[in-house]
Amino acid sequence: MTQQTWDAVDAYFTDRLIGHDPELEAAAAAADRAGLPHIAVAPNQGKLLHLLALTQGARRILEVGTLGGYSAIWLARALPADGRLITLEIDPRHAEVARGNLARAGLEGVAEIRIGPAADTLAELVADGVEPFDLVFIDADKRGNPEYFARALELTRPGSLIVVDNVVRGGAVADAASTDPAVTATRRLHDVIAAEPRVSATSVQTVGTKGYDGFTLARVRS
Ligand SMILES: C[S@@+](CC[C@H](N)C(=O)[O-])C[C@H]1O[C@@H](n2cnc3c(N)ncnc32)[C@H](O)[C@@H]1O
Repeated sequence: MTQQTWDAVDAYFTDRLIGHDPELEAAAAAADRAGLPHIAVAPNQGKLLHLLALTQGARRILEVGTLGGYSAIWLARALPADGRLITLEIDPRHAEVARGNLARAGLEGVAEIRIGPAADTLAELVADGVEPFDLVFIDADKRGNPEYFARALELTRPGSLIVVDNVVRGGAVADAASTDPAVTATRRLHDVIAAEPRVSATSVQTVGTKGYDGFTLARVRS
């Protein structure tokens, strides 16, 4: 199996199950025009996040890593009118693109972008004692994941779902000898999750237009 096959299969499923979506296509085009890197989730992955948020009955969603707001649009679309998405981004240029994309999608009323290092913003959210989030999507710098996960646990409730993207690291996650900081952080994250009695978790490898990768899902135990 090759990348070409994975692209064709993703295109087939996306065509059948998602189709033409002007707001998301405009968001991707605006991110392109602004020169943002091509590291947003794929359409079928965005839809998965959307369905997970709907299944959770999520009223409050936290995202770590906004980029141009592509996954934020998918997530925010699952919210009820009184729902809230807070998405954290370190790069003001990315946040600016995301703000425009969320506004074009009619989601500025439910989505809020907080600019700064996620570690600081997460600490502020904890200190503020905000209402717990029903779903957290972690998709920023991979070195920060152990800390982001720990904060996510402080910011959720029994029954909440925490999703972490890009956990496979090209297969290197299974390599205990790797010295790549993103890999060692990913392994540390899974040590933390494995030892954490408050969650039940699994990880799934994926292939598609994004290549070979995977997600970890952790549900906070009821
Ligand atoms: C993979 S992209 C997010 C993609 C987005 N979730 C999507 O699928 O549309 C990662 C984003 O995290 C941001 N980021 C990196 N380090 C960060 C940090 N320490 N705090 C907050 N955001 C950070 C990057 O600037 C980038 O925009």
